[in-house]
Amino acid sequence: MVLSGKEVAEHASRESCWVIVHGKAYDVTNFLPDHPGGPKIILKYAGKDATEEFEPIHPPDTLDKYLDKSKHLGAVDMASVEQEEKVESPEEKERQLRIQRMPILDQMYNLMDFESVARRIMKKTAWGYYSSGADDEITLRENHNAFHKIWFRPRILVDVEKVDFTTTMLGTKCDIPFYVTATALGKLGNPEGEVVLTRAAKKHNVIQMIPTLASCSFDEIMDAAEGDQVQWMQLYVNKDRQITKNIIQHAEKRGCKGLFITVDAPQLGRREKDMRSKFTDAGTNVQAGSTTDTSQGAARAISTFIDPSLSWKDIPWFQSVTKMPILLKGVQRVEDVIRAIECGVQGVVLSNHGGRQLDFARSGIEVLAEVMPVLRERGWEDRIEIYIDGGVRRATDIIKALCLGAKGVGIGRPFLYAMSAYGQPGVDRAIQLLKDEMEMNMRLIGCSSVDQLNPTLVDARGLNLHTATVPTDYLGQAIYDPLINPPERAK
Ligand SMILES: Cc1cc2c(cc1C)[n+](S(=O)(=O)[O-])c1c(=O)[nH]c(=O)nc-1n2C[C@H](O)[C@H](O)[C@H](O)COP(=O)(O)O
Repeated sequence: MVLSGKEVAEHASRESCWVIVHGKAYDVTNFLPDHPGGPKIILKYAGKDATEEFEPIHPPDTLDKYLDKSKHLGAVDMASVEQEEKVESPEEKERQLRIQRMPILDQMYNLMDFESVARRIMKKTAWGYYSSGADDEITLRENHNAFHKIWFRPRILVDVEKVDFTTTMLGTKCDIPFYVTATALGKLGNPEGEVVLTRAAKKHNVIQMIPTLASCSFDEIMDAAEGDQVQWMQLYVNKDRQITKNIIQHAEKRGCKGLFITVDAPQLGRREKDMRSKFTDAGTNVQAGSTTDTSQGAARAISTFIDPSLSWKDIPWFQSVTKMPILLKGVQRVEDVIRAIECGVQGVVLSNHGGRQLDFARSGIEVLAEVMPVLRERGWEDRIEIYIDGGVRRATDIIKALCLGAKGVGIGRPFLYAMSAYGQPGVDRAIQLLKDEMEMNMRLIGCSSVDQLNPTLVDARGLNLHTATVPTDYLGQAIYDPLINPPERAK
């Protein structure tokens, strides 16, 4: 029996709340108190079509997985559903104009160019979620600035006619020493979501790390992979260990080649741009006098399941439920790298979550410079694979990390921005730009393969001088949503 829009509209209260998603009606009355994003956002769509709001945040199999079948009410005659008249706000009109005027893809010459375009054409909520860092965003900026404190000591008169910057990461051969790191909610920026990154990763033979909080379902992302394409799984550990065990063993069965347990987020950070953009979008409610729940940016709303009790004592359990290599993502000091080695994990990512967690955490590259000398002293430098992420925007950043001892680096936001602004062609171009930069800079540093990269090729003494001024990065400053006005650039 097909429901009419009118029948659904009669269930528009806390006492009886039906919503429509993808042309089907669901009774979510009893679910309201359990919704991670709070009841308000559901009640806003009570009795109505919630598909547009639902889509970017929830993988398509969410309702099948988490809402009892008895609450699935069946198909709705969508022609009979009263669609709210879409009044385009002045901001949206302005955004559409900026989209019409945006530069063509060939005008993108580096990863920052994508960020500059994305900032202007993305919806506020999407830009707020992707670009935000925690608190005052000091670490967000330090991640990128830290690379500016490292200088090269290039070699000369080395035959660099042929440059090979391929490498292996967890035993997988990759074209270039970086992977597309896990970043949640891909559909906020592009209606296809994370599968866009999957296709680009395949095309350029780089590895994709699949986020727990993807907009696409895990299986959609795995299905989008082709041939022997390698993917890793990023895991937020659920308080319910059975759910976590199911996720891990399903990922292994589907062929994931690495489990990256995120350890820097017992609670997601306070990302005020994310929270503020939610406020702005709901701004009209505020004018109408209703209160807007600004306690929840997208991040906080989707992460209440994460287990803050996760600790070192849990590592043996993970090792008992999977044969995948286990790496800890979000390690931030050498003592924990040593403990990770002693626990028998296969690697770590030195990372502060892109500056989205603890503000004033040090950059991954700075922690790397602390870790490697200690491991070398113990003869442990080859005991595990060490990755870093955060603020990598140039091939020179990748080269600096490898010179200091990293196996590879993770890159997040640039590919989100490229995907949001230009779809897969954008991500393709971003990866190709990095490959072109890599070839040139390997030549200029006097190395023909990545195994020649070593600490003598860099001077990183200034890395931990946080008071020292770094070269003003007008490009970066003019793009990140500055808390201060970017310096006027010469006309
Ligand atoms: C930009 C971004 C990063 C996220 C991210 C979402 C976005 C939009 N999310 S988050 O919603 O929870 O914060 C994740 C995530 O799902 N899991 C995770 O381990 N890291 C997450 N990260 C951190 C990411 O994996 C890298 O550590 C970080 O992006 C590297 O810095 P850059 O963006 O500067 O390359």
